Amino acid sequence: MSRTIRVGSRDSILAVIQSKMVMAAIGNAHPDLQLELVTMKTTGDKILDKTLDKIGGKGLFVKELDEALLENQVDITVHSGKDLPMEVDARLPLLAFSHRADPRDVLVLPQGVTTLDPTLPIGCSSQRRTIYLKKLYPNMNVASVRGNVQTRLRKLDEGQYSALVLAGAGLERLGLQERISRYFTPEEMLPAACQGILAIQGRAGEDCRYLDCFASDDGRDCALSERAFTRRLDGGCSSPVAAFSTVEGDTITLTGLYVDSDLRTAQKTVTGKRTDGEALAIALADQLKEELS
Ligand SMILES: NCc1[nH]cc(CCC(=O)O)c1CC(=O)O
Repeated sequence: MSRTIRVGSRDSILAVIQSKMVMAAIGNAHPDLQLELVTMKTTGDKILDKTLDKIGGKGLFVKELDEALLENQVDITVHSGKDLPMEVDARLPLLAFSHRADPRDVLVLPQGVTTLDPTLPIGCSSQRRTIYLKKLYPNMNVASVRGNVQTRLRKLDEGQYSALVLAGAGLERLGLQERISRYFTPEEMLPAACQGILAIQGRAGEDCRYLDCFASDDGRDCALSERAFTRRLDGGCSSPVAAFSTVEGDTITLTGLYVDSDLRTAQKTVTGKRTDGEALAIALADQLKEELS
């Protein structure tokens, strides 16, 4: 009998598309494997009336998926790298990271609208985006928006917001790239750690070589350095840290943003040997924290 890989995913449309991308890559490389999608709602999908900071941050989108792995209901889970907590259960290692899609944040206007209405707020749901928006659009208000990408777009089109900021990668995967009216460069708006990268989690000690077809060394090295930076600074879910790296040959370039509790910011770019990506990230994190102390 052929082996079946059960793939656990959140049930949002974007999460399902991402999981199907992973399943297609595995299926192409390993026609002998059976693949089965298992979707579930996470706490973060159920509680939609509070901002993410208030309900306890990032573990929210993964708890139920972790439990499904531990209870042997699925074999791997697919995550947006940026939604993963910085600490993962030692029994459930991150097995592979994808190639990075477009990491940039984008501005989306209401359907049929071509300019920002100054009487309405820009909708976004992260402190990181809010900090950069206040610099880019000092005269605009910013307001929180929750829900999956489709829900947010509906609220935008109903007239609640002048614009939204979303991840370009998510919109492209949803086939909604025509909604993008402006790309923010990483200099204008530093992306969240692991934005655009997918991460695969599984049980320790199991044969996961079938993931090699999908795993990207570049994606992994960027993801690990960005996660190391964020982990080093994470004073809790309300600290709006951002980290973005690029690799070329043996070199890694990492930009980090640190924001203290008074909302003072420190941001810097460092370059070093790619194999030192995590050490470089930890040193940068310490340096930025020191600058504001
Ligand atoms: N927090 C939701 C989330 N998680 C990952 C993405 C986009 C896809 C990606 O970063 O790979 C999004 C949507 C968004 O921020 O607009």
